[in-house]
Amino acid sequence: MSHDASPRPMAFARSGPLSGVVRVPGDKSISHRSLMLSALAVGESRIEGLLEGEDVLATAAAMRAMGATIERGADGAWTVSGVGVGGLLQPETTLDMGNSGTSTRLLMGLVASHSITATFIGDASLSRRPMNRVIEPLSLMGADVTVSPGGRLPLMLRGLCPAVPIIYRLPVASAQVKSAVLLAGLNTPGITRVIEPVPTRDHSERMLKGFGADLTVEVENGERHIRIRGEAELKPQHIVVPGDPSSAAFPLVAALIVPGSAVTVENVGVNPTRAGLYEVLRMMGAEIAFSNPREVGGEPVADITACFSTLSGIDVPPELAPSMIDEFPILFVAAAFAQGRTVMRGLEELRVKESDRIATMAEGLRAIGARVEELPDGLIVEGTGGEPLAGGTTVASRLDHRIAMSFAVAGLNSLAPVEIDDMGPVATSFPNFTNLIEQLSVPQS
Ligand SMILES: O=C(O)C1=C[C@@H](OP(=O)(O)O)[C@@H](O)[C@H](O)C1
Ligand SMILES: C=C(OP(=O)(O)O)C(=O)O
Repeated sequence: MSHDASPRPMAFARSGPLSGVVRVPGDKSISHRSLMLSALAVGESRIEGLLEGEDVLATAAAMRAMGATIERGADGAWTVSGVGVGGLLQPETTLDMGNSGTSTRLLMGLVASHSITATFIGDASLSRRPMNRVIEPLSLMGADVTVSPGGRLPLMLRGLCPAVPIIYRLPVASAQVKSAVLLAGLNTPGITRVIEPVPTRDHSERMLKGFGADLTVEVENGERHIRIRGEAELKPQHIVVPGDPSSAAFPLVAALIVPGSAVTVENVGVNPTRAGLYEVLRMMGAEIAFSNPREVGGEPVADITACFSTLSGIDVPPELAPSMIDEFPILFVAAAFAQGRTVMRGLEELRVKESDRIATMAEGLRAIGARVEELPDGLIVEGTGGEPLAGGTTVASRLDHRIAMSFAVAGLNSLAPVEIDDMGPVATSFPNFTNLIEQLSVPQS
């Protein structure tokens, strides 16, 4: 896993126009869930377009350790033979979650309602991230958790079967916490209910229904009430994973900030709970078009084209944050090239991602010549009005793939190259990122 590898520094230099039609790897959130639910179905599921990144491979390894058979076919499709809900086996080894918060928190949910005990470990980044947000509801359901100080990994979780169904109102807008409770509810008698005051990505709800779980979503007084009936039997599925909108954001923002560019990313998931970035970029004046809209495996998909645009700073509506939570680092970069100031607030969750994404981006952006003001819950960026940044220095990616890719994109319109101290983390979500950018870009002589 990435935490054992030595750093891989790489410099990104000013580029000529970016152009081309590309695809990005499969959606990370959907890939994790497709492995987990297939592993709990009775029979063989087939998954096409699975993201073969380190985070998803950590999920695959954990599901294998708990009894599922998971194989990659010669055609690139994956097959999973599930153990059935309630059938997870005691893992013989610790579960190494690498850099992946989603793997950790969702798998804790699965283990919580089985009579098994699992020990979760992770890399230095994951070991700093808060786990109490899932420990709290899972303990109410009966799980017994021994955790490191501050609610961090390593932790040991002993599940309870039968677990206790709960009604849980999310105190933080987190799809991972929501999903952990719903997945625990899958093997819990009766109805487990999650109340979501602020909507977050709904891939778990869509896919659980697709696998045949009895799950309903109702909006009551502006809050989403999600009810799942437990002790479900899941039927195996054929899943086609769409391209990841969070990965597509990097080549598309690169096209917006590098003069003369036009880039199309085909087959991108455009689920409204994930598409906030594209809405915000349009508000900033970006030329972005969705074409060929269609539905793939219960998820909306489109081809997205972005052309170089004169961007204007805006106040980003904080209520859009959950639908673009992983896209703020690259939005900060877009804002650094806009005319005027962009104000982004309501982003305290960014401080507990793979790195403190507000602090890491503020530090790196300043180092390459951008004008930024760090706020406790966000960032104010004063843009260049389209002029290149200075670049010419090394920035730290801090075990955070999205930071590494954001600064790589900034380098494409900087006077002197931007060196990223470690591009290794990119392998967690977008292993072919550098090749794809090279394919699109024409170096300036
Ligand atoms: O459920 C998911 O797949 C994810 C939820 C989000 O995390 P939070 O639930 O912590 O907001 C997001 O940042 C992460 O990349 C993936
Ligand atoms: C926050 C992220 O992932 P995770 O929480 O799964 O580590 C991300 O991919 O940006």
